[in-house]
Amino acid sequence: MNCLSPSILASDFSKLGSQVELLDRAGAQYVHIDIMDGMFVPSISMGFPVMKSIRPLTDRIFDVHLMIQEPERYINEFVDAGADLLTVHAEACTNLERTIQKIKEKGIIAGVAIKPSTPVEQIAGVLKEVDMVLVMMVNPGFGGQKLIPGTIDKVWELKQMINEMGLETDIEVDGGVTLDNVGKVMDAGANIVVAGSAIFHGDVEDNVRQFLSYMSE
Ligand SMILES: O=C(CO)[C@H](O)[C@H](O)COP(=O)(O)O
Ligand SMILES: [Co+2]
Repeated sequence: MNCLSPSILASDFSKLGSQVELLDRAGAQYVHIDIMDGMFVPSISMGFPVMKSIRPLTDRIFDVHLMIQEPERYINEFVDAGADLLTVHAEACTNLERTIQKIKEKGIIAGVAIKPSTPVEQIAGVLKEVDMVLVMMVNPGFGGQKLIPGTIDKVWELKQMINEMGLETDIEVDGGVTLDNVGKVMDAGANIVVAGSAIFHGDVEDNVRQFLSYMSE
């Protein structure tokens, strides 16, 4: 199934609650929550209290993208804060298999993410264990960047790998996705689309609806 996951990193934090409600009303299936620790990536974004405060506002899937070093340390806390899907970076884990196992033991959806410079082969060993692979289309750390064209080839490559292994793993693309390039990334094999700036500039509801109608074609 194709799903839209608007990234609240690009939202107006002074009215975060009503913006989350808008996403829900417009039909976005997921809410993408970017967690940054100032170590794995240079910036610091938000944490448990923010997640907990918006959790009662929607039943949509909380798609939590952990851009933090050694995420294994915080899995229990993110699940308690309302995560339905936890994605960890392959580059951030000393023991990726164990980290994924820990997420699955909590009974939620498990994802693994790779940066633009990380080859898809690096996650071949855990592909059978995860429900989703997040392919970064920009270097993680900031919203509002331009999609790096070479990353689309990685999505094709990953899709081929998934098919060859007989899996049905979801592919999420994150970073620089707009209405102009979403067709290309979906043709390459992505079925979960993160969009931040493209959703939160202008009319949020209208932007969500435009993405959704494009994605259902
Ligand atoms: O993970 C991220 C940044 O590291 C964000 O999810 C991503 O940048 C989305 O924002 P935009 O659509 O504005 O690029
Ligand atoms: Co993200």
